[in-house]
Amino acid sequence: MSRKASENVEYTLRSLSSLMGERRRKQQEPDAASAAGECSLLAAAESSTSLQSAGAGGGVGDLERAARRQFQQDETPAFVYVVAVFSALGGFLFGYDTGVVSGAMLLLKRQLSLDALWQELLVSSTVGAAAVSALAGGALNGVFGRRAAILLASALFTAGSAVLAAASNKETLLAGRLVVGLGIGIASMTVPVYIAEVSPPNLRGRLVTINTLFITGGQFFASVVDGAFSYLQKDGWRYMLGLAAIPAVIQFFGFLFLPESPRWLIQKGQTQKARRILSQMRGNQTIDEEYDSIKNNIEEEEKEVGSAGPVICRMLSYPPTRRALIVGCGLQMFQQLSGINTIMYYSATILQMSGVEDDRLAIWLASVTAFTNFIFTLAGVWLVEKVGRRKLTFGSLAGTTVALIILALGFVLSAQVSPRITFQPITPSGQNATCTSYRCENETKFKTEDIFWAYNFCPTPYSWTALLGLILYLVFFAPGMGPMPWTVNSEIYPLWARSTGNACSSGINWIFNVLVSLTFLHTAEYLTYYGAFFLYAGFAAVGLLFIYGCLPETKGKKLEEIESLFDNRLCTCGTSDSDEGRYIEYIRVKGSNYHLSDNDASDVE
Ligand SMILES: O[C@H]1[C@H](O)[C@@H](O)[C@H](O)[C@@H](O)[C@H]1O
Repeated sequence: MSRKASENVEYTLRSLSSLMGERRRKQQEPDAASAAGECSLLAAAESSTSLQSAGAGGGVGDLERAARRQFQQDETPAFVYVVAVFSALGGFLFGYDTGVVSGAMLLLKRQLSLDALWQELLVSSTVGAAAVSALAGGALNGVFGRRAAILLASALFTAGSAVLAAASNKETLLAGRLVVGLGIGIASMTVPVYIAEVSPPNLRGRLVTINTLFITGGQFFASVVDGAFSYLQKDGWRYMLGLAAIPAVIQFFGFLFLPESPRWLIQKGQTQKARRILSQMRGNQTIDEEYDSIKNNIEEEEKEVGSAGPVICRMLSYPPTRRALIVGCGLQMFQQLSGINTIMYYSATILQMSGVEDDRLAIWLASVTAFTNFIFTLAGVWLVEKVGRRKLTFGSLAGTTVALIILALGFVLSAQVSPRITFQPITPSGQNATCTSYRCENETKFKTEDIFWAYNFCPTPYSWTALLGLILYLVFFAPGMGPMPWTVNSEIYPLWARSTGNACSSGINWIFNVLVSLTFLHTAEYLTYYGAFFLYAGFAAVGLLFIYGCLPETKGKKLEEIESLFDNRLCTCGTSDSDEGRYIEYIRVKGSNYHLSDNDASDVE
């Protein structure tokens, strides 16, 4: 469908060789040439003149130079960045609210005497609510638009944070955590879609990846706030949980002034408004081709897929969207199955295993973990438009798999040389400790008089292996597997299926997030720690095959062109893109197809 569309669209500019062919034909058939229109750049009046003359009289070199000049003049207005950053505050809140709770819980459980069930409820209710609202967010986005969904999410974040800060009992806390979770779910599925829809194709990957940078930034900020307020034993948690209201209010008021996605507006028939917003977003570039392309695409899709029945049914019965959905959901599932959130959550334990004895120091070091995740996501922002989504995701997951194996080996070695327990494991409170074998296993360590109590871990000469695994894990995971599932999902569905596709894949992300984090302790109990990490390494290895076989490259393509990547059988997705590896810059030459490539001469016939 969109392949057909792109063939019909005169300005879908594919290759320098096709331009050459076109020019040759025009020279041979002057009438046909004039019928097809002058070879002219339509992007900006002055430079189109220079390109026309280059195209008419000059050589290919002149033509290419003129086109290159044109590109350099096409600046993306700062407005697009402002819009992206305000939207990504949703990502920041996602990261902050999921990250802050572990520190808050340390204080809360003492102050409100929370039992294990309530602690569990307060942590996982948010993730559960996020799963539900991410799934429901598809309909919300489709009917009311991206802007309304983001406004609702920031209102929920604000209300939830206020309730949490003022809570006087655990029931109110639970209500606040549920409200915040609803906000997280909506933001997680809407923000990437919105950013992708307002971005120019050459910056789309980078701008959407900024959202994940904000997620990990939020997690890092939360860990610092946790560290700082952990000294405030009474009510420190109120500040931890309540502070999220500040970015939420900023986002809410910002979005009162920011525009709706032009693509959603075109779909709803509000074409004048859409044109106005699109030209605001594109600065000195003409918007005609982009506008026409979106519009044609919507019309074609409606003809081909129809508009009857629920979107999810249409998606499942139409092969390209079905394949895209499998790829999108698969990526999100493997992101969570590779264990990122257990790594983040249990990093303090891993650090303690490596010999850090002080609890508070471990909390601060956990913020070093969060910082590593954040900084290496920044590398992803840079790499996504350089190496592309496919290579970045594959390389990242390959490194993650190796890191998981090293991490598991670290636990194996530590277990093997772990000192024998020489003292009957009775805690100072008189209860039986959880050490079940001649291994020291657990999460806290404390010293009473001259006895070292150790649960679930014992520092050994090999503990550094686990630390190395932890660091390598984050270095590899953060630039690719962290952001790419969100970025790719924002691009692979056609407009009619975009909200629903993202709702499903985000829902899958949250569902697997809950499953993996809730089962980690049990898995570690039955399979041991190293067993658990070997298991995640196994999932990651399967994920590698999946990415290799199914993930196409979407870099540099217009959103309207991407659907055609899913025209073929699923397992050929990875190889269907003949342009992979080349950096493509599209320009518009009326009547012909033309792209500039870095491998200049090699592209010319
Ligand atoms: O992409 C994000 C990011 O990698 C976070 O660090 C992680 O906690 C989330 O679960 C994930 O979706």
